[in-house]
Amino acid sequence: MDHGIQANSSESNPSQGHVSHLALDIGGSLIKLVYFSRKNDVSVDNKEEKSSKETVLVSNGDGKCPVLHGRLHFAKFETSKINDCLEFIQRNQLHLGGFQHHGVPGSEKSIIKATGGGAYKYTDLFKEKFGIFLDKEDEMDCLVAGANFLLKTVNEEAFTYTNGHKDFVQIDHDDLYPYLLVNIGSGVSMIKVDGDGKFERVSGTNVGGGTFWGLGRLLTKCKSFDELLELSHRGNNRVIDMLVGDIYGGMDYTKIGLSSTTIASSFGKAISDNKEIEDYNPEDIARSLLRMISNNIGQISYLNALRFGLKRIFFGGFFMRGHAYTMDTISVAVNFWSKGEAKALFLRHEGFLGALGAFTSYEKHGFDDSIVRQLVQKSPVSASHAGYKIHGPLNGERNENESIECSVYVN
Ligand SMILES: Nc1ncnc2c1ncn2[C@@H]1O[C@H](COP(=O)(O)OP(=O)(O)OP(=O)(O)O)[C@@H](O)[C@H]1O
Ligand SMILES: CC(C)(CO)[C@@H](O)C(=O)NCCC(=O)O
Repeated sequence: MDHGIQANSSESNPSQGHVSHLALDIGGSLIKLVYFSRKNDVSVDNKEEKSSKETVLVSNGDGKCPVLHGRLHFAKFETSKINDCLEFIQRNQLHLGGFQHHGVPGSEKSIIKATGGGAYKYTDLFKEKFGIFLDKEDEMDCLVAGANFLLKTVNEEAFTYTNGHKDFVQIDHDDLYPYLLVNIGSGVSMIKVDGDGKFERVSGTNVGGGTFWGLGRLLTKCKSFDELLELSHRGNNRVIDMLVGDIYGGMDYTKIGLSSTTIASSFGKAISDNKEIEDYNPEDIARSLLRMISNNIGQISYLNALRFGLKRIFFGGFFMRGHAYTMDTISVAVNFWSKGEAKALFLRHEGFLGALGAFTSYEKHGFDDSIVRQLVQKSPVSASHAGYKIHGPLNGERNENESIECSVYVN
């Protein structure tokens, strides 16, 4: 099951370095963790002056500023298996990676930044288990902060996906806003982003990732989300979906721009097939379901982009899961409805926006002396994955728990 950091990467083992700034996003389906681990052996380039084993000073224009080199780690767990997450935190001592709040002398509280509904729901659990206090950050604030952070900081974060082809998009920082952020988690939030901390949640839909996984599980009896995606990969939606051609005797409906292969009605063939659910292949059911939900989200997203004249729609959330068919369907829907005017863009760290936003909020509050000033990528640029080192298997596909080598500028 996909939880925890990848086992085959010794460098990403947080216990090798000092862990700080743990942040959590506890959603309806998944818990996401982001934390920074300081490297013990810091390599120092010529411009840098070593000040301690773990901290180096770099010139910051107006003087020297200490920098911690290390890695940003990502991990996720199913919310229904929160005990696995607690065990992971305990095993890696991540709960010590918050900050101390010095209020009344002798009443120091250990605080961890957290967002998502579970930050409210599980406050007591974290208090009882670790004696830590979850400092709640608003979920929408965090999604936007996480998206802006990734788009401004990480090279090759955003990409388009068309006909099975991934194209990374260079983000011009001066021309980033406005954009529509569509976060597809259990449910879907659509947020118009106008700047850092400047946004409005303009829409949402309850037909989201939880719907795909919940309905898919009931209809196919599959045991995991990965299995459902795998089924959809092998399926053929035309077996169940009613196409325009099915209605029009194999012809296009050219007058209104519908080809014979366009889906006229998702699951529509099941009306007349006189079959029971057992008579359909789970693969075909999974495929139709994925197509139906991705299409619907793509269409609602486009309509909201149209409402506000937005040309770029960034899609985040773990529903995507870097899955080719999902991204392709969403891209086609946005392209189809906007007649090529709007573009669907995807994010490599799709499901970690909220957790990253909570992570960067340590800075906002100026807690303790290790304030995150800036995260910069440290790794040499490689041809395939410019800007950051990737650990674990590289099959040309994103490794969702990859860590990013980076530096934290501190006060
Ligand atoms: N291993 C997995 N287990 C369960 N769902 C998964 C898994 N991987 C991807 N998903 C999909 O991702 C969705 C959850 O995405 P995400 O973590 O972004 O949202 P969330 O924070 O849990 O939800 P919300 O924000 O609505 O509370 C699930 O509903 C499912 O569609
Ligand atoms: C309720 C949240 C914000 C929780 O993350 C999310 O699941 C969501 O945006 N759901 C869609 C709710 C709606 O706007 O219909």
